[in-house]
Amino acid sequence: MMSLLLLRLTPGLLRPTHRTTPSCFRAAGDRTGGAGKTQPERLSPEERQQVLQELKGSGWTELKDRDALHRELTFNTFNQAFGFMCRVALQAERINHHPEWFNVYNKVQITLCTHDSGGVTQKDVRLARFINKAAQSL
Ligand SMILES: C[C@H](O)[C@H](O)[C@H]1CNC2=NC(N)=NC(=O)C2=N1
Repeated sequence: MMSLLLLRLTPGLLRPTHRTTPSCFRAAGDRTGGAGKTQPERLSPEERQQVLQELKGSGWTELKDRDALHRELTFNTFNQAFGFMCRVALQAERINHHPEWFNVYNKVQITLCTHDSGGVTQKDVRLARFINKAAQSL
């Protein structure tokens, strides 16, 4: 009787959660994001070299402490910086791939990494190219 009461009083105890498993809890080598979808492959060393050749020219660098791309942008005003962030945010939603970023006044720091794959993938490269175009147009 008591256990039934406990079950009734503990909401969600029986309700399955259909969220994907956060990467920190996934079995090693599971690249399905815990949701059955195959995640993009991290860039191979050759692809990385090629891509960085292109992106370094527009200010992108590789972070030292993790597999990610990084760029710092400075705009004339806060309005321009925020307008840029709005454009990138809409594109991020469109492609379901989101930057890690930090903004102070007219400066925006952006880090790109595919969390579900644990490193840089073609998704990050595509978003970096979009970011370059958006920054140039302001
Ligand atoms: C379920 C999964 O987290 C989502 O599909 C998307 C959201 N945006 C994302 N953005 C980035 N940078 N990496 C991801 O792995 C990612 N996954």
